[in-house]
Amino acid sequence: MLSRSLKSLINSCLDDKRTFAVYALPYHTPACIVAGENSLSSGGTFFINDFNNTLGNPLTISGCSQHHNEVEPPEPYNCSTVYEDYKRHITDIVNDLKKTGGKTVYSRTLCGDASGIDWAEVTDRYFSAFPDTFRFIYYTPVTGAWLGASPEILLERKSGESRVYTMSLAGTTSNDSTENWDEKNIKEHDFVTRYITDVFNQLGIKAEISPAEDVYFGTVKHLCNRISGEYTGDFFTAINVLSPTPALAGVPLSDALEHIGLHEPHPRRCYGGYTGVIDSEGEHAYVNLRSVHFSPKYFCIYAGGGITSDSNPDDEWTETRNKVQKLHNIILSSVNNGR
Ligand SMILES: C=C(O[C@@H]1C=C(C(=O)O)C=C[C@H]1O)C(=O)O
Repeated sequence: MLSRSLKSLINSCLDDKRTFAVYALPYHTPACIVAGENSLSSGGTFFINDFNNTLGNPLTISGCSQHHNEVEPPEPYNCSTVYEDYKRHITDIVNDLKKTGGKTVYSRTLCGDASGIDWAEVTDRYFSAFPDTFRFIYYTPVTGAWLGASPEILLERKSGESRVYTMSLAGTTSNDSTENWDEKNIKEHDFVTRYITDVFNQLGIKAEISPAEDVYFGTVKHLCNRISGEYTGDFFTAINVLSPTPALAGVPLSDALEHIGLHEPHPRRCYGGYTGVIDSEGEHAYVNLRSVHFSPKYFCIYAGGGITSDSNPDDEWTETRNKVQKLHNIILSSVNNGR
């Protein structure tokens, strides 16, 4: 799927610590943007914000952006979550939620040694595995390098149109399940639909909610409602209010952020934030998930799931593994296939 020249561009940008992004919208061919290199860029502007919305309004990469490589990015977190710790934290969160109600999205990490990994090859295989997602690999000195394939639209508006589209995507089960969605997943999903509807109201958008559907991602599927409405205001104002939704944080938001701060030992950084592009087709923002933060030394995959008072740590552990199994396998099978 990636041409030879795009693969060599990815590896040379990573080697030279050059700010760049290679991305593909669902069912689109990959495009690239290299900071300061209009001739190598597809003409769009790529943007990034982290989970805590601290990268500004947001960080952008375009062919005419300045190229800085004097700043050293943070090294990826390098400690995989151990099941016993995970179980203890989830049990504490579940006990809190039994008293207060609500939902918290709890994440874990799968980390490893990155020496010998050919990241352009990993990108090629991961992009090919999930053609119906927004796929991205980028490097900036502020964020370091990230690779992901996101099924989750945060917000989209096509060029020349005044309608915005988003989705409430939450609730996970096996892709071959023929059973009806259970109460736990429906409850987890409804929190997201309600939150997005409230944020749309705050922005003066009348939310129109489509019937529920299943969205597939590898070996899992999610419960999804597509939500849209008329909005001619500033795109970034809207996404900064929306992010992070309860698909990545929880409700009430302040309680969920407190749980995350207290129970997750790792920094989320860009995981759970958003990334996207403004191009000739429109404005496209996706949630950064099913992703890995990497450097020449380490990689750190992030995977999370919504916890409610009904959650069971074993099931959550399996769910989070299933969400990133393909990415993990591709990375592990390319160790020692290095360039
Ligand atoms: C948090 C993640 O995924 C989110 C959480 C989901 C869930 O809890 O069921 C489903 C889809 C995503 O909105 C992740 O993949 O890391």
